[in-house]
Amino acid sequence: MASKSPKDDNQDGKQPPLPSPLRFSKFFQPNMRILITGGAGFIGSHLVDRLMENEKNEVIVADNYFTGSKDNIKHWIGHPRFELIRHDVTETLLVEVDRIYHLACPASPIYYKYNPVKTIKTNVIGTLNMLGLAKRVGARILLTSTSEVYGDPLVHPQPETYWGNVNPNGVRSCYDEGKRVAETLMFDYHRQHGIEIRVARIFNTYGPRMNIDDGRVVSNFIAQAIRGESLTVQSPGSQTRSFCYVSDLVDGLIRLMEGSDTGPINLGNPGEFTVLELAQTVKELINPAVEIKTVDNTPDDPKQRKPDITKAKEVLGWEPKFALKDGLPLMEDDFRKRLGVAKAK
Ligand SMILES: O=c1ccn([C@@H]2O[C@H](COP(=O)(O)OP(=O)(O)O[C@H]3OC[C@@H](O)[C@H](O)[C@H]3O)[C@@H](O)[C@H]2O)c(=O)[nH]1
Repeated sequence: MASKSPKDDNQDGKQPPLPSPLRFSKFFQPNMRILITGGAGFIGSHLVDRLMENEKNEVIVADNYFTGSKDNIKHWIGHPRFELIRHDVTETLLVEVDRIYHLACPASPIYYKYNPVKTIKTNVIGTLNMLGLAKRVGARILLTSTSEVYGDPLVHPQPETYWGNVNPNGVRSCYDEGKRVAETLMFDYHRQHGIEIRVARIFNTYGPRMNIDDGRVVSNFIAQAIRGESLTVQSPGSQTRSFCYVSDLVDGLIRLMEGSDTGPINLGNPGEFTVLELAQTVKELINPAVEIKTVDNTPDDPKQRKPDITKAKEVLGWEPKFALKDGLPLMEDDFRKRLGVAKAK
């Protein structure tokens, strides 16, 4: 029987893809080449930092800078193990890599609702393009899905087995439904083509490098408190969220990628706070003189959210280390530096 080359197996579309032929080269360097889409963003740039710490890793960032910024990764530009590509994932990309962390997508509601058609294209076409790349080069791919796939949840806290309560045609659907389709694509490529996949469902995350005018609640409250502006609690204020510090999240993403479970796995901090409690905490910590005012909310805002992280604990040995009261001061320091406002003595 004629021996099969790795190329034959890759082309019939039924066999699991094999690693890049470079892996069989006698000059092979055992480095891990890692693509991070959205790597210039808030979470992406922290992931870059963590992966660059390992000298075996080469990191390639692809970002269109819609919400990401070169500033977040400027300390790596020029490093021999780092490459930066201005690229929009709705276009195809061909790079030889072993791992793909697919993060690219605006995540703040005001940004993802700004151009909803583009948001859904990013989630659907962008994920298709990255899966196509994973199939072609035999890479393992991780999708950063979201707690928003649970919509306005009727089950609390949310385990991965909950299918969610999502409006299919509301103003948040471009993101919520976009990520749900992205998950479907991941699992269909896995079942149909044997692609190695990992799916993380990320709950609200905060930390240094969030855009100052990002629009999300933690960054808004911290920037408002530092600037001496009223904290804008969107009504009713009793809605809850669970906030995970970014370094904990990044640790979970890497464990998921290098572990053996496909997911979906919730990654979030189970500490649950009402938005009003968050405002009071930020006020106390940063500027007791500011007022808290109630403003209108936007449609379909989830009333409660808290991750059930039983699976992450069991499968990844992961749980967050930072309580909100420990993470907020680190974010405050970063925002003060960027806003040029020192803490009063
Ligand atoms: O200034 C503000 C901003 C937001 N909020 C409230 O704070 C809560 C959280 O809002 P955010 O905009 O921070 O984030 P959301 O929880 O709505 O969405 C987030 O969910 C998880 C991730 O996938 C995404 O980052 C994002 O979509 C909402 O109830 C919102 O009404 C305020 O009260 N004041």
